[in-house]
Amino acid sequence: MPHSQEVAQASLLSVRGLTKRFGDFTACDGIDLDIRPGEIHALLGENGAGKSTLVKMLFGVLAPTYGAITWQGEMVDISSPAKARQLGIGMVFQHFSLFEALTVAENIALSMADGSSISAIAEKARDLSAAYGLPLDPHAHVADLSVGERQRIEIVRALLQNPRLIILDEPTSVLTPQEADKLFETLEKLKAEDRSVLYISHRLEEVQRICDRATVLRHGKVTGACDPRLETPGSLARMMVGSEVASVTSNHGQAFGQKLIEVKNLSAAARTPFAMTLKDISLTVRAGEVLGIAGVAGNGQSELFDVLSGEYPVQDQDAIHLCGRPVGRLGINRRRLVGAGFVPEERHGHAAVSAMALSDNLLLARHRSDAARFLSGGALRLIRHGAVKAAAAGICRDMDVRKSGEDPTAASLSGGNLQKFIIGRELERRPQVLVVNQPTWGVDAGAASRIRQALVDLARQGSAVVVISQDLDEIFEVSTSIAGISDGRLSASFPAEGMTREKIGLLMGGLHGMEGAHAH
Ligand SMILES: Nc1ncnc2c1ncn2[C@@H]1O[C@H](COP(=O)(O)OP(=O)(O)OP(=O)(O)O)[C@@H](O)[C@H]1O
Repeated sequence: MPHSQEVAQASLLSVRGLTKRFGDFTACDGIDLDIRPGEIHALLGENGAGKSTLVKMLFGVLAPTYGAITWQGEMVDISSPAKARQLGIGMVFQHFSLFEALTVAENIALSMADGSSISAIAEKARDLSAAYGLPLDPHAHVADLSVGERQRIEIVRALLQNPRLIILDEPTSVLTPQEADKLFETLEKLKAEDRSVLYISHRLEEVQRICDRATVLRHGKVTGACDPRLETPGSLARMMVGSEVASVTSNHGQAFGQKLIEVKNLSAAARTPFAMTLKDISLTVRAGEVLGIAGVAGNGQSELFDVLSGEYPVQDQDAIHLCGRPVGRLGINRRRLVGAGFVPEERHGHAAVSAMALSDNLLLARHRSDAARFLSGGALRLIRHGAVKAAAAGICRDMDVRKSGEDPTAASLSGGNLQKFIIGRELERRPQVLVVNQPTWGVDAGAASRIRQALVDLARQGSAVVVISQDLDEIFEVSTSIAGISDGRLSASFPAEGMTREKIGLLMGGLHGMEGAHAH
């Protein structure tokens, strides 16, 4: 028996020559991969390398153009997710497939083929979530849950199927460090039960910590395989990107200008029973300043973003000033007109309409603020398609957005590349004020450093920037001042220089009267 056939026989899952073409574009190009029983196998690669396309083929979401898949020694045709589940393959996607109006248990019921009652499913989900350390209320409505909680539903849903292989596409990008630690414990339990995990992540430290082997993809091809524990984050990043990753130069020590964002004693009642009430929020951000807001998911970050952006205007016009103007009651478009830009946390369905082209997504966000540029004069206000497409192409060039066509749909971009486009769409206007929520979720090391540098540079040119993030490394890299949010309350902000992880931890934990630090 040839060696590669022997390896395939001993593997839980083996793929040979797996290829996926979208028109002329080859997203996966002759991929060979073997996953052994009871191993945690990392799949690494920069944004657009083909990782999601590969795992979608393994889960029956996409049909391979050609290539072979062997499961427990047998050649298989994974024609649908139902077939994948039946074989024993579970998957947690990077973008969740949950119905917001339904409860956790109802969502899980939709993917169960055995016709169990909702209460039985709720019970099982509760037991499983307790056993694996993934707390979840089966009767909560998905619409009221944070991204981290939504992900737990997906994980529990996959575990309920008792899979032999579970595929996780960037599972920790939305988790706090504590939640991530819990997830790693879950993965160790799965491994001890001789189940395998295929683990996609851009966080190289965690890959080193938990993965037994790693396969690296670049431009749709396997470029290397290694034992990640014998590598460094730097050497892994080089294998993925093909070059060194630039470090971000921050604005420490720069003098700040006028106040561009001012919020005074703002309170906002929770809109739903599961949302957070904002309590007496005050903050000031000056020209040149990047305020990093750290916090554990679900402590009011999205509610704060909503009131700052005008997605949910507040009663008191004077409670929020942007660029020197009272804007509390204004909606998002009118705040853009004042000179502000916003990037929400969820890219699909919130920051971008997946089924629409990039240029249409650009127009949707900026038709009011850039009417003179994108619409003709006169009563008709016709769309200047040429100008919109040229601007979209320029953004893709500036942000190095890798895509498979001239002006593709947002859905066809890899997650990280869509994020680069969405950030670029705001930066291109050079807003005086920019508020971003989790700006580098699911973005590779090279692209994350590019986005962070762009935020720092915007502030350097005289804008005020707010970065809401769960990623403390990101907070340290970009911020000139740091605040913590917990239970709907924002701490005072402190100069980033002199801050430590421990001090931020106290702010995130709600100990706002931090000793030994001086607010400004
Ligand atoms: N349905 C599609 N139609 C056209 N092109 C697509 C489609 N799906 C993916 N692609 C392209 O295939 C390439 C690989 O995308 P994929 O999502 O697999 O990357 P990835 O490695 O998972 O990236 P990320 O880390 O950003 O999630 C990208 O250039 C993407 O634009």
